[in-house]
Amino acid sequence: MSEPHAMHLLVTGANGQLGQCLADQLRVQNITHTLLSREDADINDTVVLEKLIADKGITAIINAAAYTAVDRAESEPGLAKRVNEDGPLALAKLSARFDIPLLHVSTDYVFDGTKITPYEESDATGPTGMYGQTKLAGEQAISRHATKYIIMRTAWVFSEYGNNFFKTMLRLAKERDTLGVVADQFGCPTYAGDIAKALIAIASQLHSSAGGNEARYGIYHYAGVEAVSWHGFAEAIFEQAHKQGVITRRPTVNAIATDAYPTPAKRPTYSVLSSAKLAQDYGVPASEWRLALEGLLR
Ligand SMILES: NC(=O)C1=CN([C@@H]2O[C@H](COP(=O)(O)OP(=O)(O)OC[C@H]3O[C@@H](n4cnc5c(N)ncnc54)[C@H](OP(=O)(O)O)[C@@H]3O)[C@@H](O)[C@H]2O)C=CC1
Ligand SMILES: Cc1cn([C@H]2C[C@H](O)[C@@H](COP(=O)(O)OP(=O)(O)O[C@H]3O[C@@H](C)C(=O)[C@@H](O)[C@H]3O)O2)c(=O)[nH]c1=O
Repeated sequence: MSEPHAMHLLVTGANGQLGQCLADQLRVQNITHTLLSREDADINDTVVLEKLIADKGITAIINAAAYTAVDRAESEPGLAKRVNEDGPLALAKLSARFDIPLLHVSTDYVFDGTKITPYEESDATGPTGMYGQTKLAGEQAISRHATKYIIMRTAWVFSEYGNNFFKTMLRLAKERDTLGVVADQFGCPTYAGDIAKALIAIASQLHSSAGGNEARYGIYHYAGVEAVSWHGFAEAIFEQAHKQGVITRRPTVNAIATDAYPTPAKRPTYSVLSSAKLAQDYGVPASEWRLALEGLLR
């Protein structure tokens, strides 16, 4: 029997929030990888990607590239579609052509938010805005064109990198004494470093069971263990930041209704994700976001 290829992961969107966490983790775990930022190659550039996959002997693709500006997507639907739907479609075709797994990242915003218990992978989708709509179309393109795929839906991602709610709150705490934050939208904050670890764990397990019937493909949810409102998340951030001396005084955070904070895109009222299936199939526990928050601020 011939030796299987050593694992070599291709990461797209390498300069994004999750992309940078993936780069850190791959380095720490000493896993062979190639990082691709938008400057290196657009995910729609099939010719460049095809050559790269062949030349480097890529064994799996992790797609962390996306259009993530939720409000701006309402006025730039074409651009959002190009990155969130056409890009994943191009990657799915490459996954099929080279017979390598595609690990793609999607969002809780594919749901309409009308449930009152955690969303499972089999629940009906119904995005409330363009961002969610284009992300859902990307999921559908992948499931139509690839067979070896993992679609990991995550939520409310925060980290030391890029733009995210955690960093916005820390900035606002330095600028203002009082903030209004919506208290009637619920979800699961997720640390991007934990998502990176989860994706790498899945890629490794798929690699070691390559071709075997152990491989479990399809849609998985991966998010924080505990659900909160954006207001609750803001309070948790300020509590830790104050405790660790990152901010000298805690701003007053008023709990407001969604109507009191008008935005171009409508967001789901409840997009809590159950991460149980991933824990069961891959042994990856949900993100302990409060611990991650503490670590980040320390
Ligand atoms: N952030 C969040 O709260 C959540 C994110 N997700 C999903 O997680 C994934 C990672 O998100 P996150 O890291 O936060 O996103 P970021 O916006 O931080 O990173 C996305 C990266 O993709 C790059 N990119 C955009 N268009 C292209 C393109 N056409 N070709 C190649 N690269 C491109 C961007 O480059 P540039 O900077 O130059 O635009 C950016 O570096 C995404 O799939 C997102 O939908 C899911 C739930 C929550
Ligand atoms: C900054 C701010 C926001 N908000 C509200 C607006 C909104 O309802 C909620 C979150 O605001 P943001 O715009 O920062 O977060 P948003 O861009 O909606 O975050 C989403 O990003 C995409 C990429 C995802 O996939 C989602 O899982 C989710 O993380 O908080 C306040 O109420 N007060 C504030 O001061």
